[in-house]
Amino acid sequence: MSKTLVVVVPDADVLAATVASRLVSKIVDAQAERGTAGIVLTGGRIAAKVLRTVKDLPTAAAIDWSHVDLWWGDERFLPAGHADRNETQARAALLDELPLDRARVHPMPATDGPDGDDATAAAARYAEELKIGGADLPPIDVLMLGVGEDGHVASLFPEHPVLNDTSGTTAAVFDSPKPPPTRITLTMPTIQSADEVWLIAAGPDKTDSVGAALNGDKALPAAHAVGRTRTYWLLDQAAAAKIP
Ligand SMILES: O=C(O)[C@H](O)[C@@H](O)[C@H](O)[C@H](O)COP(=O)(O)O
Repeated sequence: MSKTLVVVVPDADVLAATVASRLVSKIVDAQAERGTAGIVLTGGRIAAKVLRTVKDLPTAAAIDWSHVDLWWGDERFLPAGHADRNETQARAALLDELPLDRARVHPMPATDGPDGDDATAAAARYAEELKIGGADLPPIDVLMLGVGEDGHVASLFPEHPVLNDTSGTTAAVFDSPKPPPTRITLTMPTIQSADEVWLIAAGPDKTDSVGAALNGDKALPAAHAVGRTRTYWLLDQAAAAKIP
């Protein structure tokens, strides 16, 4: 039975520090258990802050970075290295500094990749990559998600048809209400396959969406994002101001 836990801390700095240290512990624990850890990264400001904080944590030295698999929850479908790609931001915030195994870093395809600007083919390619361990999906210990002002998570937006797409593990998103219009995303069933889902939000612009999602407003994608064993809402006080 999945459990939902809400953690509220004073501000965005404390939130980044809290999430960063939880992430390090989670990776260390997963490696102690299986030798590897599978983490899904997210985009946005708070996520970048978390990654920058991990960089400075002394306890991160306990991680064997060569045995961490990194995936992305969604990507803005742009050329490789574009400053707006979630991948580019994660690399700049942390990944470029780590002794990662390149074969275990799994960015979503870019528009100058093998499928060019065919987002549907690129999403299908990522679905194939997710099958790396032989099953449809790899083990995911933690799947992190930023939460939009509109309650979106990954590139699953309210009232957008891809929100209800259960046909595959990934999907191309066209006509996204937030730029850029074309994106690639994990589908909601894929998000729900993670052992733990962490929804991370800071600031007053998140108060309404976080409050509504935790009140069970199913119109909001964030309300559907639950992990198999645990769902953590990791919030600062401003984002948590309207939680039940
Ligand atoms: O693909 C995107 O457009 C962003 O990655 C987006 O989904 C982000 O995760 C949330 O909007 C929260 O972002 P903030 O932490 O910056 O508010």
